[in-house]
Amino acid sequence: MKDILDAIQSPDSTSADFANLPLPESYRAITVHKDETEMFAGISTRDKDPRKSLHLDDVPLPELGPGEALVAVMASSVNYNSVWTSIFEPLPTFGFLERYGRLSELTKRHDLPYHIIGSDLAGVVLRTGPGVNAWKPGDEVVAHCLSVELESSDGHNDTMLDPEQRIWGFETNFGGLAEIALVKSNQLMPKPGHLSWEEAAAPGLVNSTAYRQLVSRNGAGMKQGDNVLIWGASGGLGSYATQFALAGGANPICVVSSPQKAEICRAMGAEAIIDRNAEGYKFWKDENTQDPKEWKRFGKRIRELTGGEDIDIVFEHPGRETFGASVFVTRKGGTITTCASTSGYMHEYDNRYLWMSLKRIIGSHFANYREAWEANRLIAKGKIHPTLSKTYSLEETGQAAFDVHRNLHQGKVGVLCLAPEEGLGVRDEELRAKHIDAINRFRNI
Ligand SMILES: C/C=C/C(=O)SCCNC(=O)CCNC(=O)[C@H](O)C(C)(C)COP(=O)(O)OP(=O)(O)OC[C@H]1O[C@@H](n2cnc3c(N)ncnc32)[C@H](O)[C@@H]1OP(=O)(O)O
Ligand SMILES: NC(=O)C1=CN([C@@H]2O[C@H](COP(=O)(O)OP(=O)(O)OC[C@H]3O[C@@H](n4cnc5c(N)ncnc54)[C@H](OP(=O)(O)O)[C@@H]3O)[C@@H](O)[C@H]2O)C=CC1
Repeated sequence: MKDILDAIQSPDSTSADFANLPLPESYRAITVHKDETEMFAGISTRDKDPRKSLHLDDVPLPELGPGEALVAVMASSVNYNSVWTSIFEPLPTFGFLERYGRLSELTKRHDLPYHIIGSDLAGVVLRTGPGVNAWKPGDEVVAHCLSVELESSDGHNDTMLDPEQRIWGFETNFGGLAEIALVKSNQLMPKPGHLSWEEAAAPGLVNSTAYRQLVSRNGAGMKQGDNVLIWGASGGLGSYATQFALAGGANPICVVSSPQKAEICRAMGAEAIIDRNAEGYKFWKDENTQDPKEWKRFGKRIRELTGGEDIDIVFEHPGRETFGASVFVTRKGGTITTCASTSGYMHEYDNRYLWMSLKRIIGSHFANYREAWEANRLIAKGKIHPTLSKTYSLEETGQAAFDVHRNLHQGKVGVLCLAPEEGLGVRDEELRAKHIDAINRFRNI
């Protein structure tokens, strides 16, 4: 592994040098174990502790198949899907690996008693499998997390609709929270040259998801002037949704839970900010009963901030706790676009407000190949910036996932895999200097 790292850090290394480097038989990776899926039985979701279930293991290098690449991972990031994996909710991810393993001789590799997790990476291609021509050893890359087979016509217009669509490192094995990762070569995209490894690894999953959910015609198709209600506006998804709204000439109404988070939104350029904690919204009177008076109070506050206008698009992901309010505050003909249900997936809302006011709910999930590429292009051009607040070592991944689970983090949390320190891998100092304040906006807060 040291030779790999030396080659990555040497400015003189050629593609042939990387191709000739011997690959290690094993590498270090963050895993969950199949024989531990019941370890949190009887414990509340909040108290399930990722530090107990996430392990740093030495694992054998997987065989490289056609159309695939092995990548030396310099940095990765923690996504909420890794939190779900680590607490075995809503179901253990081993079922996904078993199902994938039944697909073909090659996919059998994924069905193991351990699951190497992680759905982001920035690193360097080490080897490519047969049929890969666009990438070669030594290429500096990021990887998006859409894994598809594309053998069915269902996914040929929109690759997210492939019946064998999977999220790499969640529904497949050999993810990015590791020293080496296995990806399909179609997941690879150029690493933005003005960012360090950990900065480049941070946006991938959430940036692409926010792009489809909010900007793409497959999602809400946001346009100039739209009032966009963004839950968790300084969090993983929300910090990119806020940037897309601002960059696209829309008006983000940012919901956060502390003055510090409100300040981050202000620093990004948002003006309309609601501190849900300070304003004490209680959309549920008890576990089973919502309080429409609170929806109205929330809507009134939004009208104060918008000069009397209602919401064109809600960027939803908290789910059960907020969904009733989200449907209510949307304007006639407006859109609620949802990609998650962090607080519970059995939503309740008053359907009269949906049909009588001709609103629509759009389900959105990650991004297709093209959308992921377009989202990465915006990062590479310095139009949208990483929202990395803090990095951890690979050994500390459990703590990093704990922070995200407990909502103790800001923006995105990074993990250094092979990178010995932060700040390495920058190739375009000029573009970096132009955007340095925005790149550092979330750091150390
Ligand atoms: C990029 C980052 C993203 C995120 O962070 S997202 C957040 C994390 N992700 C999650 O929380 C999602 C985790 N996944 C799940 O919870 C489950 O994955 C799903 C609920 C999405 C799906 O459940 P399942 O059990 O895997 O699949 P089924 O489709 O429910 O299959 C069960 C059986 O139901 C049959 N079935 C499906 N549709 C129909 C239909 N329309 N009519 C009749 N039957 C149907 C199937 O065939 C199958 O059957 P048979 O068990 O016999 O094989
Ligand atoms: N389908 C897909 O493709 C994707 C789905 N997801 C899912 O989206 C969800 C959010 O992911 P991500 O943004 O990365 O996570 P983060 O934890 O980084 O951010 C979410 C933010 O939402 C806010 N929030 C959390 N719970 C509530 C609640 N009950 N009511 C109101 N606001 C709440 C919090 O902000 P604050 O406290 O400031 O209000 C929190 O910081 C996760 O469930 C994740 O699995 C994520 C990416 C892709």
